[in-house]
Amino acid sequence: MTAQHPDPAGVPLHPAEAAAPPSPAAAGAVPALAIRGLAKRFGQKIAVDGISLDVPAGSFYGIVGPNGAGKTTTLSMATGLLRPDFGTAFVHGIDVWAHPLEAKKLMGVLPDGVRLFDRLTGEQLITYAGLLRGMDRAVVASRVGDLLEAMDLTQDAGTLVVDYSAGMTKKIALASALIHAPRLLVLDEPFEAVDPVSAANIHSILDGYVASGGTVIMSSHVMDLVQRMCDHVAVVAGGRLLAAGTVDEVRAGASLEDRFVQLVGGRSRTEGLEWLRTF
Ligand SMILES: Nc1ncnc2c1ncn2[C@@H]1O[C@H](COP(=O)(O)OP(=O)(O)OP(=O)(O)O)[C@@H](O)[C@H]1O
Repeated sequence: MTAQHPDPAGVPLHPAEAAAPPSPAAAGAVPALAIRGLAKRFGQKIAVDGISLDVPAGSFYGIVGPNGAGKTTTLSMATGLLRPDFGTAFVHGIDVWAHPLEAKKLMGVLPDGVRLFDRLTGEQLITYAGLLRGMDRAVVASRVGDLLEAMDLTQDAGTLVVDYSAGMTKKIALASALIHAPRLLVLDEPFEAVDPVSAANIHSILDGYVASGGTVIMSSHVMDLVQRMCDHVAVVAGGRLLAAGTVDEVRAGASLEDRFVQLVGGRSRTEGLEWLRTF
């Protein structure tokens, strides 16, 4: 674990310093999410190697990186789903690991590889998410209808989630993350397997949410999507933060895709696959 080196944002990663809460005076405002020196090892594999990042409130923040970069591990630690080896995260100034209940009230999370209670119908699942949050039953019922409509799932409200397609499952999980109107949404690959019409709906829901002061953090592999939707982006590879800032700062005049390939080390070689052209 290299917890001592500075990251590109110049944030010292010594565990003691790294866990310092965000300073409102220094930053101008408390970030929606402040990640401080998060690190995680699985056996010999260092999945996240000391990541620190500020996500400004009201931003639409993309997290991009190649497969195995550490995005899911970082977001899981930042949202209280996976205990870090080092570091912590603050949601609107509240330490996720010291005060998990308070922090989780402010968050809606769409985790990767969601394991849902799939023997419930779609309608029951969203209702359950709302009741778990301690919401009033009547409010839950009216929001469930709105969310099913927005996700184009009204006709499948009574179908068991186990019988949903991958995209429908993603949408019902997203609806469950929205039911309590959180201040911060953390979405791991929200558009994966989602059809273009539903994606456009979700895009417009998220745009409206950010316009009214909410914050969205989403991981994605689709650079074009991130460039179009997000105002900020962080590039992660090998468990480290390679770049972070506004999309324009990070792409520095190039397309985000070209900049991404440049930052993470170029395209992998394709020699050795000549046999693939021998049919
Ligand atoms: N539970 C686990 N046990 C062992 N290794 C893990 C575990 N979770 C993640 N890893 C490893 O940690 C590294 C980072 O994985 P992670 O899922 O965070 O990457 P990612 O950036 O989200 O990748 P992808 O874009 O492919 O979803 C990978 O090498 C992965 O194999």
